[in-house]
Amino acid sequence: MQSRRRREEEEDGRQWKPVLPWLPPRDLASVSATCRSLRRLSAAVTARRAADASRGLESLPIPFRTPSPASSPPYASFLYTPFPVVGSPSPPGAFSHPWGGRRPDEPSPAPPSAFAVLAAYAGHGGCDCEEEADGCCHPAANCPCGFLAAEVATECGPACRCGPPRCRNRRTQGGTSVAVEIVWSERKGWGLHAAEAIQKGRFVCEYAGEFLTTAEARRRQRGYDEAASGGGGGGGGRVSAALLVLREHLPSGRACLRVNIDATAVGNAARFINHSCDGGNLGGVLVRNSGLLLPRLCFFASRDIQVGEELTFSYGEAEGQHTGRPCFCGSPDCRGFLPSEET
Ligand SMILES: C[S@@+](CC[C@H](N)C(=O)[O-])C[C@H]1O[C@@H](n2cnc3c(N)ncnc32)[C@H](O)[C@@H]1O
Repeated sequence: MQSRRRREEEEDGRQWKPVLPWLPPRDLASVSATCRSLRRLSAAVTARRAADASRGLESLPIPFRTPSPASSPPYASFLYTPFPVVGSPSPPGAFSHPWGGRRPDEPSPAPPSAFAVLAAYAGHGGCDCEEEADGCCHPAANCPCGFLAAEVATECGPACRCGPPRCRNRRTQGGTSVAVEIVWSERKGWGLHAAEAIQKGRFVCEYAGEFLTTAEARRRQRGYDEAASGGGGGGGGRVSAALLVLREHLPSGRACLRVNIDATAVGNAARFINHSCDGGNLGGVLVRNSGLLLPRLCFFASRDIQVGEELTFSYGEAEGQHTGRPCFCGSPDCRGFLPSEET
């Protein structure tokens, strides 16, 4: 089978052939030198991106591993953010821009909306705990922010008097906390794997991406579905959408807060976590920081995890609808198809 590099070289060659015979030798030499420099530069950029998906934004590098470089891409293109950001409406055709760039003819993004301001600043007041030498705000010290139930937790945040690094009630706020790597597989594409043993209960990473309004999430989902089926602006082919919808039942029990996080074009390592029908080895906890309205989805190890094991969670309810796309989770409980979440 022809390797990808060979195909690219042939394509390069086809573009140059009609021009090269007409160039005088000096220009030819200069074109050749430029091509060599560009090739070296592109190899260096590829190597840097493949060595660390987070580009230095996490405390540990997150490398891409491709068991068979000829048949797998060297890395996946997206903008890395260790923390959630507030997304803005994307222009039509944005799905063809994995790096989030705009074509010159595309309109500029809208200014921050009321939604953005709410997401950032609403919420209840924080704590007045005094910082001490050995830290503060541990739940044992009765910090009013410290609360942890099965699937919901609160942590200190921007509304609190304390701050990192002393505060001990911010354990999910330091970015991805364990060594992980992004590994290619033919059937599932990229997946996140443990590069160290992880003890049950340890915080692994949060699902960082763009917080979206429901209208924008629905609009983007339609675009991703179209692109995945070969139409729309994505040009068809492989589209790995990573748009998650969370529903938080508020304490009154009468209302439900819906949170849309899209990590497709802007996200962190969690965007590579694949689905497993048996629930996987990660459990999601909704963590709210005092002073912020929107909760964050944080993943904790739901059992001890060995080095090299793939990290997975369940994308949807077992009894819910499915997408019709095959699931390759390999668990004995596999339902055969990826679950579908109504967006
Ligand atoms: C959030 S992305 C996960 C990362 C993705 N594998 C990639 O290469 O970017 C979700 C997509 O991964 C693929 N995927 C996740 N879990 C899978 C599974 N169990 N079987 C097959 N494909 C899976 C599907 O294409 C899905 O739409």
